[in-house]
Amino acid sequence: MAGTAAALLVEGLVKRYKGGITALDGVDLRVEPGEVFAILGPNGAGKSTLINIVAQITTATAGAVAVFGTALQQDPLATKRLVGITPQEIALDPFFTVREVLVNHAGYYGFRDASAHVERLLERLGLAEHAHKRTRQLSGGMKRRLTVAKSLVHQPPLIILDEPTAGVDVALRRDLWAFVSELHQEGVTVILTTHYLEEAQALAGRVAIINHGRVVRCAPMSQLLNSFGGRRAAIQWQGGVAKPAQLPVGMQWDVAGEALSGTVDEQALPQLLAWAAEHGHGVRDLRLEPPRLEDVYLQLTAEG
Ligand SMILES: Nc1ncnc2c1ncn2[C@@H]1O[C@H](COP(=O)(O)OP(=O)(O)OP(=O)(O)O)[C@@H](O)[C@H]1O
Repeated sequence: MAGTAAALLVEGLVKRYKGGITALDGVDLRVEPGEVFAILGPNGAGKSTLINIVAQITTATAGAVAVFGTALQQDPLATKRLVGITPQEIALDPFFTVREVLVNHAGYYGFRDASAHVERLLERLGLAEHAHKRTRQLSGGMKRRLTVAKSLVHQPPLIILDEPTAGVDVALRRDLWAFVSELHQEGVTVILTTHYLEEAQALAGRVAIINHGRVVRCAPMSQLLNSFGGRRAAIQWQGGVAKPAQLPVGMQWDVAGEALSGTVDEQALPQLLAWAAEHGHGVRDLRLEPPRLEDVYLQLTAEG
C-alpha cells in the first residue's frame, strides 16, 4: 500500500554494540509523509544509532526499518535512494572541490547530469562562491553546509538531519532552518535531531523523546506542551518582601527580596498572589510565559 506507507517506519529496533552497550532497546516510530519530526534526547540516548541504522552505516541487532514502504533489510539500495542523511560527523574528502564532491555524489546515485540541481544547491546553501575550493580549505560552517548539500543531491523525499546546527553560528543556523522549511513546503519529509530545543519547538510538528534507548514520549508538539502543567512566571514586588516560609516548589526568591521567578504549578500562582494580597505586598510586574519544550523535555528525561 504505497499510498499509505509511512515515510519512516521503525519497529522493535534493538541495537547492542560489541562490548554489551544497548543503544536501542526496542524503538517503535512512525513518521508520516510531509511531517517535520524531531527526535530529541540526552547525549548517549541512542539518536545517532537510530539514524545510522537508517543510513546503513550500522546494522540493527533486531527489529525492522521501512522507508516509504520499502523494507531496508530487503532492498537496501532502494531505501538508500529514498533517504538523504546529514550525519553528525563531517567526513569530506579533503582533495575534492566543493562542486566535485556534489557531482561525484550525484554520480554515485546514478545521476549522470545533475549539474542543474548541484548549482541550485550550491546557490541555496551559500556555497556558490566557494564551489572551486577544496574541502580542506572550508570553515567548519561551510563544511556543514556542504554536508547538508551532499545529502540532498539525489533529491530524496525523506531527509534526516543529525544535529545539523551543532557548532555553527547563529546566522547559519537560521539559514539552515529556513532552507529546511522550504524543503518541507516542497513536500519533503524532515526528521531532525538537535540539542537546541527552541529550534525543535519552532520547527517540528511532532516529537519523539528518547532516553536510554527507548521512546519515552511521542506526541504532537502542541499536545506535549499542553500536557505540562507548569508555567514560567516572574513577579516583581513593589519594594522588598521577606521570603515566605513556604515557597511554591520550583520558584526562586532573589537575594534582594524584590523578585520571584521560576516554573510554577498552575494552582500555586493564585495561592501566591492571595498570600501577597493578604500581606499587603504590591505586585509591580507579573509575567507568565507559555510552557517551553525545554521544561517538558527536562521533566521527561529526568523521569527516564
Ligand atoms: N560504535 C559504537 N560502539 C560502541 N558503543 C557505541 C558506539 N556508538 C555509540 N555507542 C554507545 O551507544 C549509546 C548511544 O549512543 P548514540 O551516539 O546513539 O547517542 P546519541 O543520542 O546520538 O547521543 P549524542 O546526543 O551525544 O549524539 C551510547 O552509550 C554510546 O556510547
